[in-house]
Amino acid sequence: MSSFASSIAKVFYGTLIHSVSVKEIEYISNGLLFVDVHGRIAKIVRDLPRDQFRDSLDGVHESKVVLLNDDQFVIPGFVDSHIHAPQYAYCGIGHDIPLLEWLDTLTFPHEAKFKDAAYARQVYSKAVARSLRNGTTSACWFATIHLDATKELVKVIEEQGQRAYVGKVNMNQNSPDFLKETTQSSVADTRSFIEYVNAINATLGLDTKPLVTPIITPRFAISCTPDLLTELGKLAVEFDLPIQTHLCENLNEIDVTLSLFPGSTTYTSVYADHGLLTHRSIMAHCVHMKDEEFQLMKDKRAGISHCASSNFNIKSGMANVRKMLEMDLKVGLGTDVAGGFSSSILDAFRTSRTCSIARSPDDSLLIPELFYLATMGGARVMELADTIGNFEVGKEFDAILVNTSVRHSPVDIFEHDTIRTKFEKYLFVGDDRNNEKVYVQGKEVRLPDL
Ligand SMILES: O=c1[nH]c(=O)c2nc[nH]c2[nH]1
Repeated sequence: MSSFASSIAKVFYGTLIHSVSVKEIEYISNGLLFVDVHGRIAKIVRDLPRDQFRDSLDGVHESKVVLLNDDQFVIPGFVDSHIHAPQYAYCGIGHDIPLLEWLDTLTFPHEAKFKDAAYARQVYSKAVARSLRNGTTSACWFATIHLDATKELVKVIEEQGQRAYVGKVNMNQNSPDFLKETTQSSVADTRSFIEYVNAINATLGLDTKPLVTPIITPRFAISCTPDLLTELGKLAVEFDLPIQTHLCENLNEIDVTLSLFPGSTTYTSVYADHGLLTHRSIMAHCVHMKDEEFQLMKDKRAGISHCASSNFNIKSGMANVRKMLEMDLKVGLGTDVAGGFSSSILDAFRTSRTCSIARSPDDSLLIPELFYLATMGGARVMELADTIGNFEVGKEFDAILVNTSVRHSPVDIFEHDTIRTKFEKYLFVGDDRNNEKVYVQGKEVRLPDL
């Protein structure tokens, strides 16, 4: 066997669909995609007739080939750039209350329960399983302030095999006593958490790229004192880490923030002034941004997670994604469970479309743009565009094998359907039942029954 053939773990033959730019989806029909033993895409061959693809296997044994039928296609896995793991336990309830009241009455009392790591495992096991079932191969998770429970989230993600950024949340002011840290304990626990994840990653072989990365996670400026924000900015530099938080979600939140940080000119500059706005920052929402704030995001190369469902549910407003794209800001989609009621990026795709039409019907987001946001856009926001997001040789194979003709799925296929209409039906009508297989770093994820 040639060295190429022995380096290959899996080959897909059939239709491959991915974004090649924000404006363009490529439909590769009769494609052959080789995944190597490290989970990387080793080679892609286009337009090979069905009766000839075997001649192009380059010595790879046919038993390694996943042969797709006409109702199946492979797409890149979805990226959820903003989701709260503990809030999965009450996903779907409590909508209709604006942000700050929603945090006080529903979210904070619930998150306090995560001082119990066993309870955390119970909720996190389901939250991660549901996210994977929905085809999310990469996610940026908020946990809670609790160190042990956040470690539990890491364990669950490692067991289930998702690519993830995981953040222990920081809160040391304007938070109830039952969910409040001191500056010192918040920094110390964050450091312990980072060291915990880094120690796990250090045990992996040199050939294996870690799937889980710690992420600095001040809840939002309101819940952190300036000295805590400064210390978190220093930790991000010391360990070279990404950062996630909330920004300009709700008008009331912006007023409160500016009153707490009179030395900063805008909400966005609060984070910049404390070393928390970098090319690795992921800012959720960005609904009510001044032009200078967008410009600051651009100057710092920070990313945005657009969370349309949450923005409707808890009445925050409608973000201007068209403007973000025109400025070439990095933007992806977030489900924002449980402000959002669904951990499916397909739902985020649809709600983002509704949001853009409601904002500006003549200039709304088009399908290629939305699909890009769901995949490549999210990869850029996570600063992983060299690793995931579409099918390019050298990237890691994170993907969904979609089947549009599964019994009991919501998609119905007719004779007149083409691969393009099947894909579009999946985007607008499909759900997790159509996600026949999910792959992360080339490995098929065991999708649990839920
Ligand atoms: O949608 C949101 N969910 C949250 O949990 C949160 N905390 C601060 N700001 C927030 N926004």
